[in-house]
Formats: sequence, C-alpha cells, structure tokens
Amino acid sequence: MDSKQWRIHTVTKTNTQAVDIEKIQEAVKMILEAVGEDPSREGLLDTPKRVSKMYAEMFEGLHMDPRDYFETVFHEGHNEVVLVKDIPFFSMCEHHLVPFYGKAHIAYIPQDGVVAGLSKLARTVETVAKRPQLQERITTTVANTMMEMLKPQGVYVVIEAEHMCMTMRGIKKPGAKTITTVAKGIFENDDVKRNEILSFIQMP
Ligand SMILES: Nc1nc2c(ncn2[C@@H]2O[C@H](COP(=O)(O)OP(=O)(O)OP(=O)(O)O)[C@@H](O)[C@H]2O)c(=O)[nH]1
Ligand SMILES: [Zn+2]
Repeated sequence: MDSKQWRIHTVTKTNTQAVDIEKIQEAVKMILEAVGEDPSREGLLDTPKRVSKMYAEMFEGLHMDPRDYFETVFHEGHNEVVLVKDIPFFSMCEHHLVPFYGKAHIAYIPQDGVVAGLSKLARTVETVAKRPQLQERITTTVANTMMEMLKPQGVYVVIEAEHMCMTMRGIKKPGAKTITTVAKGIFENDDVKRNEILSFIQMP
C-alpha cells in the first residue's frame, strides 16, 4: 500500500490509526455511478470526499479501546447503585450501513467502593457505537467492558433504539423501538435490583 494512500486520522490523544480516505472516496464514486448518477456533476464533485470524512468519524470507534477509559478510578467507599441514564447515541447497523440511534442506560454497583468517572460510561457507549454494529453487541460490549475494568458487584445495561433500516426501507415501521438489556454479576439473579433500575430509568 502506497503510504500516500493513507491519511492519519487522530482518534485520541495517544492512539492514531489509519483510515483509507482515498479508498472510501473511490467506493462512494462507484456507488454513485452504479445507482445511475453522474459523480462529475457539480453538486456531487465533493461528495466522495465528504462521505469519506464522515465515515472516518462515524467509525472511529474501530480504532479505540473503551477499556482505556477505566484507567483512572476513584476509591469513594460507595457501594450502592450508580446509574447514568439517557445517554444518547448514534450507531450504524452493520447489515445495511444506515443509522440506528437511541438512548443507553448504564447501572452498576461498585465493589470495595471503586467508582469510575461518570463521563467514562458515556464515552464507552460513544466509542462502541461508532463501529458497524448490532444493538445487542453494543449492549454486551458495554457491560463486559465495565465488568472487566471496574470489577463491580454487577452491571445492568439497557439500550433503546430506533433502526432506520426498519423505518425508511424494508418493513417500514417508523417508531418501532428495540430494547436490549444485559445483566451481569449481582443483577443476573436479582429482579428486585433490576426493577429498581428500570423504575429510575422510567422517571422523567
Ligand atoms: N438482531 C439485530 N438485527 C438487526 C439489527 N439491525 C438490523 N437488524 C436486522 O438485520 C436483519 C437482516 O436481515 P436480512 O434478511 O439478511 O436482510 P434484509 O433482506 O435487508 O432484511 P429486511 O430488513 O427484513 O428487509 C433485518 O431483519 C434487520 O432488521 C440489530 O441491531 N440487531
Ligand atoms: Zn439494518
């Protein structure tokens, strides 16, 4: 691969990865031609470039590791529920490459009082969502990352989303919501605790 074909796309302060911008541009041009458009008409001239930048941004999570966010933790002696709810996210369905979007809710119960910075939960969702994805996999990856890095007593992740592949094409059911949950640790067998979290999530 000619090194000029690769542009460095900075995704974090410490982690840089190459995204093949030129290849995305060629592919977008080919798609435009294939659907019967003229990529050389004025309005479309910069479209491959714009789309390549957009894809680099929308898929930047491929080059990031959400585990990095849990390198800093706090010993606060708090061993009760922590819930960050209504975390908005946008992702791309890996089957159709169209968006799905919604809200993630992450609850955990710390072990030995070890808590994470609240923003790190939202950062984890953001990073994992910015990959070609399935909703189930986002839910599981967020839960597994928290369990591995924070070693809490338990994690409960709830994600609700609308999939554009069910809205604008195919079955065309706008408004249909998909809810996925993953319960780990103490939440696995404790429906009282899970219901407590669900009631907090439903609070306005
Ligand atoms: N489980 C799961 N399925 C998804 C997700 N996003 C999209 N899908 C589904 O992926 C499936 C792909 O089905 P296929 O039959 O291979 O593709 P298709 O012919 O385009 O399917 P239709 O959408 O039914 O027209 C569809 O049923 C989508 O609704 C997701 O996050 N999780
Ligand atoms: Zn889809």
